[in-house]
Amino acid sequence: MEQSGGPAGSGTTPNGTGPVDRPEPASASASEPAPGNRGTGTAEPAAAARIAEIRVRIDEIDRALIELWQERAALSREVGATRMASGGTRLVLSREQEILERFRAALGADGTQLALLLLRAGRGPL
Ligand SMILES: O=C(O)C(=O)C[C@]1(C(=O)O)C=C[C@@H](O)C=C1
Repeated sequence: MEQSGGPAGSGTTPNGTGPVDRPEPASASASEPAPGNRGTGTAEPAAAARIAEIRVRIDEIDRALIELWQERAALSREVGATRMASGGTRLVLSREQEILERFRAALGADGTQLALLLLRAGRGPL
């Protein structure tokens, strides 16, 4: 995958002063990290150990997010089905606005995008 931050494989940021941002070497070479550090993006053992530790929590968070995402979508579908079965509308746009505003207030423009995806996961595209 192409990485941002400079020409592929250049090993520097665009102005040449920033941290090295290069993909992992595809095969063994002098610059490859020691086996215990493989995949962390650094050859420095203490940094690699801390990165591995943080990744454990990141993976837990990702699993929780996926589970919550799926639970929310199922609940949203149930609300929609309940409403339509009772002769109501498929959507309630005022409620969607409230949710979009909640996410925007907490997370800014990315929050709005996230809320749009959340809403779509439950009620389908508009
Ligand atoms: O809260 C509702 O009334 C829902 O139907 C759930 C939900 C949502 O996913 O949050 C989905 C569709 C509606 O237009 C508004 C909100």
